[in-house]
Parts: sequence; structure tokens; C-alpha cells
Amino acid sequence: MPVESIYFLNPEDPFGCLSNASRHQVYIDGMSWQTAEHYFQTAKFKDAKLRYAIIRAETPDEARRIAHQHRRDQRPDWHKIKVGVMRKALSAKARQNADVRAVLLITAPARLKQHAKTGDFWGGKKNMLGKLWMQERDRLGESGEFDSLNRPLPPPWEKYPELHRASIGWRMGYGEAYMEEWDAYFYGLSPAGRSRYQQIFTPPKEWHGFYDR
Ligand SMILES: Nc1c(N[C@@H]2O[C@H](COP(=O)(O)O)[C@@H](O)[C@H]2O)[nH]c(=O)[nH]c1=O
Repeated sequence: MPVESIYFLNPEDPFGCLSNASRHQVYIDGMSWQTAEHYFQTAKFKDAKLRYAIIRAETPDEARRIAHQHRRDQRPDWHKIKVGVMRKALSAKARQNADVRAVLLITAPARLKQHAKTGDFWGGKKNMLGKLWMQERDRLGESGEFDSLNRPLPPPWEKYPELHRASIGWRMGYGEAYMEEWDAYFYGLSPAGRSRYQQIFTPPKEWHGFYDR
């Protein structure tokens, strides 16, 4: 089964909560930040006044704009520390916001990609933001539902393609045993997990309607 890719960029898109500009507060280094973007852009500078202006920026785009305007005053080691800063931002965001965490976990096992219009570092070829999110997803999902979705039990048509849907084999022998195991797995997932599973494993024509039985 090819692994699909999920793209994110704008906060209002599906999976938009993976964007740093989404309206989720993060609490890091003893204070609350309006968005992950506010935290990330502020971390570029040591100057207190400039940091304050970015912290107070009305929108994440405004925070980014101010930071870009002062690019020349960035701390000299910024490029060495920026990945660590971003990792900290994403981790706090997912751990402190249940909705973000739920969305992140149900993306498994898809590859996450930032659909950047500009720049090849956070998005594009390097896709560092997507990679950091996948690492965070792995850390959060070491147990529980993520694991079930990361190593999903294949649907019956993938497990035993030799048995057609109406086959008696599903009512006796190995087909029956597998169907029971599969039911227990599938109905043990949360509603969000089940809908994710159905997206990953769309039934072939012969098995159309299988999930609605
Ligand atoms: N490339 C890209 C975005 N990249 C975002 O900009 C932030 C870091 O970039 P920088 O300020 O250059 O260090 C970070 O949150 C990254 O996800 N955002 C967008 O709206 N559109 C784009 O095309």
C-alpha cells in the first residue's frame, strides 16, 4: 500500500492546525504565547524591545512580518538553533492542545508535508516542518491508538485477496477467524480512528459498502 501524503499550510485548511499560524496558544519558557509562530519568530532576537513587539503582534503573520523586517538583527547563531526552537514549539503545541494532538495522531501513517509557496527548508524539498511533526507524532504515539493506526490490521480484501466477498471462506476457517479479529480491531478504534482507517483503505468495487454493514 503506498503511503499517502497530507499537506498543510493555511490554518483554515483541513489539517490546518499543523500550521504554526493556527490559533493555538503555547506555554513555553514560563509564559504563554498567542501562537507557535509568535514564539518561533520572537526566538530569533535578543533585543528586548523587538521581542516585545513580536510577542504583542496581533496576528501570526504580523509577528513574522516584523521578524523579517529586522532580519539583520537576528541572533548570529539562529540557523544553528532554529530546528530545536521549532521542535520545542510543535511539541508544546501538540501536548497542550487536545484538538491538535488528536488531528496529528489520526494522520498516521501518512507523510506530512508543509505545502510552502516559498522556501525549501520548512516545507518544499527539505520539509523540515513536516519531518518534525512526524517525529512528534511518533513520540506521542508510542502506545495507544496511534500504534493501532500506524500498524493497521489490513482489511479482509487485502489480507486474503483469494477470497471473494461472497465466499463461504469468510464464514468458516481462516477467513472467519480473521473477520472476527478485524471486527475487534476496527470497532476498538475511536470514531475518528475509524474514519481515518476508511480513508486509508478504500474498498475495491466488490467490497463497496463494507464499512456500512
Ligand atoms: N514557507 C511558508 C511559510 N513558512 C512558515 O514560516 C515560518 C518560518 O519561516 P521564517 O520566518 O522564514 O524563518 C514557519 O512557521 C514556517 O512554517 N508560511 C507561509 O504562510 N507560507 C509559506 O510559503
